[in-house]
Amino acid sequence: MAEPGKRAVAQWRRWALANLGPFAALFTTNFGSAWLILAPVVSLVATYAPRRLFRTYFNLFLRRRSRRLLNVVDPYVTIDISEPGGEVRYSRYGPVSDNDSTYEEVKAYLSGAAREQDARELRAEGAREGNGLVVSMRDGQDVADEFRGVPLWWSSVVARDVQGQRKGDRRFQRLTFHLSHRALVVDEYLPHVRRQGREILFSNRRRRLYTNSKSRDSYSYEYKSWSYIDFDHPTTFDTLAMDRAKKRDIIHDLDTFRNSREFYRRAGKPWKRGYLLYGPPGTGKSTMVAAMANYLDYDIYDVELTVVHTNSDLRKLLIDTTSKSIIVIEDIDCTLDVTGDRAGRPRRRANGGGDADDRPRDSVTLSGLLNFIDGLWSACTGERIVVFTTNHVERLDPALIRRGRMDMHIEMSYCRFEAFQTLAKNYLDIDDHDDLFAAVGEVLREENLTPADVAECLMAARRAGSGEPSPCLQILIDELKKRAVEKAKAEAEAKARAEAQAKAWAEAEARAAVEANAAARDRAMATHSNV
Ligand SMILES: Nc1ncnc2c1ncn2[C@@H]1O[C@H](COP(=O)(O)OP(=O)(O)OP(=O)(O)O)[C@@H](O)[C@H]1O
Ligand SMILES: [Mg+2]
Repeated sequence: MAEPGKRAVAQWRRWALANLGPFAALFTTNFGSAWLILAPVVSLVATYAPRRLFRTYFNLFLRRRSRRLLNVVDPYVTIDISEPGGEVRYSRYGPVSDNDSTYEEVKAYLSGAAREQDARELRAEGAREGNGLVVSMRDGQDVADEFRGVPLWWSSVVARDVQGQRKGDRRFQRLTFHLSHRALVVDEYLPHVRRQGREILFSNRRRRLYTNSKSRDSYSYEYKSWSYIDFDHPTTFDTLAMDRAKKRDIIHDLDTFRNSREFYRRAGKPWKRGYLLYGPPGTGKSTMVAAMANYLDYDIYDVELTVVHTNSDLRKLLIDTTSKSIIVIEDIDCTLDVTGDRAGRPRRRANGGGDADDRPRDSVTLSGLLNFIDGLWSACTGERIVVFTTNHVERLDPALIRRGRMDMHIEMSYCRFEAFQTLAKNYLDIDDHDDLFAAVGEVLREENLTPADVAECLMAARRAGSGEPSPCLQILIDELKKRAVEKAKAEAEAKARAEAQAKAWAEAEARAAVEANAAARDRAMATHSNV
C-alpha cells in the first residue's frame, strides 16, 4: 500500500480503538479472524450480560458523541440557581432548615440589573425586612449582563417536567454563557453576583441596634449572645452640631475606610478602624455613633462590658457580630479598669458608685479587651468599626488608645458658633439672623455650654417664641445666659462636694493611720512587758 494509504488506515484504526472500544477489532483487523475470536465472546455476553449494560454503554457512547457535536452547534452552558425550600435535608438530629441564600442574593443582584435595563415585565415582592420591595424579573424574562467584557444572560424560569408541563411554583434563575468562560463565571462572576446581592439585601433591610446578653446565662438553651431592636435614630451628619472642618475630616475618613477593601487586603490588615470619642457629657458622642451608623448603613453592636464575665465571653461576642457593623463601648473608663494607673486606683462599678468591686475575679481584663480590638480574633470577619467613648480620656491606658488601635481620636467639645448654626437650623429652621446670631455667638464664646445644653435652651425658646425666628433668638440669648449661670453654680457645688468628700476621706485615712499606729504601739508594749 502506498505510504499515504497506510497512514490513513493507521489513523482510522487509532480513531476506532479510541471511540469504538472492543468493537474496534471488527473493523480494524482482518474481519474473519476477528470474528472467530469475538463471536463466542459476544454470544456469551449477549446471553448472560444484562441488557442494561449494553444500553448503558451505547448511551454513554452516544452522549459523548452528541455532546461534542452540540459544543460545535451550541457552545453555551447554563447554570440554574434554584429557589430554596424544595428539598428537606435531614441530619441525624432531624430536618435541617435550608439556609442557602444564593437564590435571594442572585435575585437582589438582578433586581438592580433589571432596573438598569428598563425591563418591562417585573415582579415585586416585599423585602423580608423593612418597607422596601425586591423587584425581579417575571418568568420567561431575560436580563443581559457583562462581566470583564464577557456577555452573560439571566432568565427567570419555572421548574418543568420532561413533557414541558409546569411543575409547582419553584423557580430558577438561569445563567447562560459561552462554555469558554466557565472558569471565569464559576470562580469570579458568581461570587461577585453573590457579594453584590448580599449588599443590596443588606441595604434594603432595617438597621439594627444590638446589645449583648448576660454571659452568665450562656448555658441556657435559648441563649443568644446578642439581642436587637430596629435602629431608627434620625441623626445624620447634617444634623450633628460640631466644627465643620472636623466633621468633613470624619466623613472623609469613613468614606476612605468603606472603599478600601482592596487596600486592606493588599496591606495584609484586617478591615477595621477604631475611633475614640472623648469630651464632656452632652457633647454628642453617642449622637456621633448614630450619625456614623446612618451614614455608613451599618448595624450597631453596643457592648455592655459589665455583663461580660471573661475574656473568652468577650471573644465569643466578637465572633457573633456581623460585617458592616459598628462595635461601641460607651464610657469605657467607667465599665472596665482600663486606666493608666491600674495598680493604684480602686476598681469602680459601672454606675460609678460604691467602692466595692463586685465583678468576679475572672472578669474582662485590659489584655482581653486589646485582643478584642486587634488580636487574631478581630480579623475573623471584615468591615468593622470599633468606637470607644469616654468623658475622661486622660484616665485611659495609653496601650488601649494608641494610634493603630484607635486610629482617630475625636474630641467632642463645647458648642461654639458653627455648631450652633447647625442646631439653629435643626430646631428653629433658620440659617442666619445677622445681629441676633452674632449675639448668640458672643454668649457661646464666653460660656462653656454643651450642644445638649444649647439644644435644651433652643427647645425652651421655640416653645416661648412660638417658632418665630427673632423672638425665639431673643429668648434663646436669655436662656443661654441663665443656663450658663446655673451650670456654673452646679459645677461650683459639685466641686465643693468633691473637695469635702476628699477632705473627709483624707481625715478618715489619717484617723485610721493614727489608730493603726496606736494599736501597733499597744501590741509592741504588750509584747515588751510579756518579755
Ligand atoms: N453635637 C451634637 N449635635 C446635635 N445634638 C447634640 C449634640 N450633642 C448633644 N446633642 C443633643 O444632646 C443629647 C445628648 O447627647 P449625647 O448623648 O450624644 O451626649 P454624650 O456626649 O454621649 O453624653 P455622655 O457623655 O453623657 O454619654 C442628644 O440626644 C442630642 O439631642
Ligand atoms: Mg453618650
